[in-house]
Amino acid sequence: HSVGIIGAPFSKGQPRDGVEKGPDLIRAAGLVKKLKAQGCAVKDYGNVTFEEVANDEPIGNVKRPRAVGSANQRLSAAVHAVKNDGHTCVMLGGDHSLAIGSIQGHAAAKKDLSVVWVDAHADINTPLTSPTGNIHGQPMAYLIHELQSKIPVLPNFSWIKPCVSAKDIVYIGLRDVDPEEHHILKLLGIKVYSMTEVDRLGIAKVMEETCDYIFSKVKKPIHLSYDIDALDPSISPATGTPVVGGLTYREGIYITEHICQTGLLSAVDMVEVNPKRGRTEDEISSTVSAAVDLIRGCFGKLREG
Ligand SMILES: N[C@](CCCC[B-](O)(O)O)(CCN1CCCCC1)C(=O)O
Ligand SMILES: [Mn+2]
Ligand SMILES: [Mn+2]
Repeated sequence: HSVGIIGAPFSKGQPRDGVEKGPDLIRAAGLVKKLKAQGCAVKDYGNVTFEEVANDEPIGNVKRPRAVGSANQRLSAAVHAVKNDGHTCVMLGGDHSLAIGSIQGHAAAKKDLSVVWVDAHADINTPLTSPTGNIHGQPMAYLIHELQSKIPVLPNFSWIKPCVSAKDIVYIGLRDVDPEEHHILKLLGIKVYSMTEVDRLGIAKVMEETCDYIFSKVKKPIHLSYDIDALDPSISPATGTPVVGGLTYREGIYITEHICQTGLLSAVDMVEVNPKRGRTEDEISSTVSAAVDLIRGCFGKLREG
């Protein structure tokens, strides 16, 4: 595996400080060394620098649109470059609004993508449906062809081109979906494995069905967008929007092991690690090491040795 790492120390898709510390915390936990130790070629491209945006007043129900739009435009260019260098891209967040730039940059290099979104949340609110106005709850809405009629013009968002079809998306781990999001998921017929399906089918069957579903048509490169809050808060408490009843550590790792063996993983986001949301050092290190282990599972680390 050839891995290109990008840090995106960005927090303005949501209101809580600290999530911008994620990239350097994950690096400090030894991600590069550990990936190299398991036989990966690794290039760390460093952190994307983001411009300061003044007077970033909300527009309708969208908070800090100018900062989020600008940051994602820069991230998109960085991800595109990593893909053009031939690596599988690992984007370390930062909040989940960064999936806008990550998926845009990936699609610029790879055209047709399938997206596996592992998260407690669907992150598919439109500006008109969002209950909070926080863009980390909206990224998918800006990316999906079928939702473009619902997206108003926003400053610094005009560069975004919808690049994902509803039929090429699979969600895993959902357990806190807003009513309007649920309506959108149903309307678009998007494939969802909520925690109910994880309980009913077991994670092995969920992953088998996920791969059958995304490979049923032509095989597309996979963009895995992993929100650390998909895991149960007993494993990853240091995050902005924890929700009880999440994936076990083992289920979380099984997902990455299974995606790795498809041989189609082309980009990974690991987002929403926020040290300021951990009450103890142990809570922070548990969250960070889970993030590192999940990324290692994406690149061939097997529990069997
Ligand atoms: N759906 C929420 C949460 C988004 C989480 C973003 B992620 O996944 O990147 O962490 C709102 C959640 N909901 C609001 C009403 C009260 C219950 C929680 C939103 O703000 O849109
Ligand atoms: Mn989430
Ligand atoms: Mn998310």
